[in-house]
Amino acid sequence: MDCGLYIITDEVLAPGCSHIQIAKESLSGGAKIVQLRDKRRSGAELFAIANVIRSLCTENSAKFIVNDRLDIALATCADGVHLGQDDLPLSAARALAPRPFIIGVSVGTVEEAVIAEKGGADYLGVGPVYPTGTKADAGPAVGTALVSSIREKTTVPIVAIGGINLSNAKDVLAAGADSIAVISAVICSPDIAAASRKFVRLINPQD
Ligand SMILES: Cc1ncc(COP(=O)(O)OP(=O)(O)O)c(N)n1
Ligand SMILES: Cc1ncsc1CCOP(=O)(O)O
Ligand SMILES: [Mg+2]
Repeated sequence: MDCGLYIITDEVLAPGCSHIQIAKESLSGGAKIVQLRDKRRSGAELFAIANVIRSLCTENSAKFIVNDRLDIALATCADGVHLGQDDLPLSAARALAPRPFIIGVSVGTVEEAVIAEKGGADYLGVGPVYPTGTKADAGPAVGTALVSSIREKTTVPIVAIGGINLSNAKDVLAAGADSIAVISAVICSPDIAAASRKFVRLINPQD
């Protein structure tokens, strides 16, 4: 999987700013992966929004991932789906969506990470690395130490998530993360494109 800045959309945190606007602006700031994450909208609404973000990601050579909803991901030809420990099991998802379809899995321990890799996850969403107010049931922060421990035991890309901002992102990368997934630090910023660009420079200083 091509890594880089991974932006997750959220209309609750950014009132007045739609999933599509967030995707458009973060892509113009250089995001390489966009995840559509919405716990409230209907399937019909998600399908319509996902179709637009699918096209935007294609135009910007970025990957499009749908959170939780394999049905929406498949119906809109998304590049992949992101599944948590309480979502559709990885084995069931993979049976419906063979590679190169991307399946990312959330992990909060080394054991979960090893199981997800063995089960065929294409990347591991590791977190919450730091405390976050964005996801109420995220659980306690795991710290960069867990990123390093998972790096030692697995080889699939690590996408670190949770409370990551411009001040702590370097530590997360130094711990072994391949990519950084961000919600609030980008979408609560008055200029989503500019905030994205700053993260991109941290992740790929050579570009
Ligand atoms: C890249 C990435 N990592 C972790 C998550 C969290 O997924 P999950 O644990 O299923 O929680 P919800 O996001 O569904 O509330 C994620 N979405 N993306
Ligand atoms: C979806 C999710 N999964 C673990 S932490 C988190 C929220 C990350 O949001 P933020 O970047 O605002 O801390
Ligand atoms: Mg989920």
